[in-house]
Amino acid sequence: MKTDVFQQFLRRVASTPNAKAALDDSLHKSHSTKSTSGHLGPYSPSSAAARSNTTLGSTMTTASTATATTANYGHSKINGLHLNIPKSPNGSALDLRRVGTFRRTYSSNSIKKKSVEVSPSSFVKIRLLGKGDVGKVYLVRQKDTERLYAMKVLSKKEMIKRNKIKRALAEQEILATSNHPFIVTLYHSFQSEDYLYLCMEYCMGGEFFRALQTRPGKHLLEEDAKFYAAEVIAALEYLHLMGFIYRDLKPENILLHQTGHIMLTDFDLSKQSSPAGEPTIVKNASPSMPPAIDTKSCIAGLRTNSFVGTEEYIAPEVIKGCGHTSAVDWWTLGILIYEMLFSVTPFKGNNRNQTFEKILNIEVPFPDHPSAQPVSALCKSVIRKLLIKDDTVRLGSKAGASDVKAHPFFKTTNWALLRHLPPPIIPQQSFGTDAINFRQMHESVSLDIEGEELVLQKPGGKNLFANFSSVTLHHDGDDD
Ligand SMILES: Nc1ncnc2c1ncn2[C@@H]1O[C@H](COP(=O)(O)OP(=O)(O)OP(=O)(O)O)[C@@H](O)[C@H]1O
Repeated sequence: MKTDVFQQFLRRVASTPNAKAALDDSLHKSHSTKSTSGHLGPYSPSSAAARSNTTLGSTMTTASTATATTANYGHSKINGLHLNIPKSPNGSALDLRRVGTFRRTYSSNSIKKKSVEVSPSSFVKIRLLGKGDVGKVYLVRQKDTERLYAMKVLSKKEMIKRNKIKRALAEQEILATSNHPFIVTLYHSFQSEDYLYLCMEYCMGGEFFRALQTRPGKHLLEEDAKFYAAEVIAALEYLHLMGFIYRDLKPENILLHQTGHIMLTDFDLSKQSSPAGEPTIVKNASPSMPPAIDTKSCIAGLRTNSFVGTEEYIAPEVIKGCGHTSAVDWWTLGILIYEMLFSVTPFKGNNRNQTFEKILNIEVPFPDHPSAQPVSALCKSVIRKLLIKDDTVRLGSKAGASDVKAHPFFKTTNWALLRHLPPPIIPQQSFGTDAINFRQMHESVSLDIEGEELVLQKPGGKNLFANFSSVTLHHDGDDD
C-alpha cells in the first residue's frame, strides 16, 4: 500500500493523535506480507465443472432513472427487461460526478516502473489456461529466466469490434498500479501490431471456482468461507483505497496462488475514481477498538451507471440503472459468501429475468432442508447486511471495508496476519504444465507469441492503443 495516495494519507494521519492505531493494522499487514513470505512472485519450476459465466457489459443499455422510479413498486422496463422493482427512496439521485482523466504517477518504492524489457519473442507458450471474449490466457515461460507466467493476450481486432479498448486500458492501469498480496501481480505489459499482452504472475492453484467444485458438497465450512471472505475484504479494501471499484467479484475471478492464498484477477470491469479521494479516519463505536480507515471516502466521488457484472452477482442498483458506487462490491461479497457456503447463489432464477426479479424483490433465502449445512446466526447476519437492497444502508456503505471488518462475524479474524495463516485449500504442487483447477482447454498451442514483434509508439496515424503502457514492473522482493 505504498502508493502516493497512501503516503499522503500516512503524512496526514501522522499528525492526528488518535489515528496511529488505525494504521497499525494496515501497516503491519503491508509489511508482514512482504517480509517473511516475500511477495508472491512468479511461479518458477524450481521453487472441471462449468457454469454460465456471462459477464454483462455495455451491450445492454442503461436504464433511465425516470423509468426506474415511476412507481413505488411497479412494473418497469429496465435494460430491455420487464421487471417489478421497488421504488428507490433516492432513485432520482443520478450522481455522475465526473472529473478529468488522470494518470497515476509511480512514486512508490515497492513498484518500480521501467520501459519494457521484454517482447513477445521473449516467451514460449506452454498451454492455454483460460479464455475470455477478447483474449486468451496462456501459461508461458520466459526464455532467459525459465520463469513461468500467465500471459493474457488480447486481440486488438476483437477489442475494437466489441468496443472494449477502454476496459483493457483500465485493466492494465489497475494491475500496474496495484501491489497487494491478494491481487495478481503484473510484471510486463506490451503490445504488438495485433495484440496487447499482460504478463502476470502465474497462479498455479487455478480458479477458486474449480477448487470449490472439488469440495465435498461443493461448498466450504463456515470457518473456511470466513477465511476466504477475509482475504477478499482485504483486497477490496486496498482497491477502494486506491480509488477502484472492482465490480466483478465471483469465484471465477478468484485465483489460487500456489500457497493457497487468493489472488483477484480480471479487472476489465473495474472503474477508477480519478483522482482517488482522500482516505479519512472513522472512530469506532466501541472505545476498545482503534479508529479505522474509511475507504468509502476514497471513491465517494465515483458513481457510475454502466450495466456491468455477472448475472447472479449483480447488485439491485445496477439492475435499476440509477447509478452505483463501491457498495456494489459489498453486495457481491454477500453473494460470494453465500455461494461458498451453499454452493448456489441466493437469487438464481430459471432465466435472467427471473434472477433479476429475485435480486430486486426477495429477501435472501437460507436453505432449511436437512442436508443444508447449518450456519451461525452471525454468518447469516453478515450475509443479510451485505445483501441489503438499499445501497445507502448496506454494510460497507458508511466507511467501506472498516464497516465489514467490524461485523462480529469477523471478530475472530486476525486481519494483520491473514497472509500467514494456512489456507483451507492448498493446491497440489505441480510443475506448472499439469496445473490443476483449470478448465480443460482443447487447443493446440501455436507459437505465435514468438512470431509477433513488439510495437512501441507508431509515429503519426491514429493509434487506438497508444495509451496502453508498455512497461516492466519491478517489485520489492523480486530477486532480479
Ligand atoms: N494469473 C493467472 N494465473 C493462472 N491462470 C490465470 C491467470 N489469469 C487468468 N487465468 C486463467 O484464465 C482465465 C481467463 O482470465 P480472465 O478472466 O482474466 O480473462 P478475460 O479475457 O478477462 O475473461 P472475461 O471475458 O471473463 O473477462 C481465468 O479464469 C483463469 O482460468
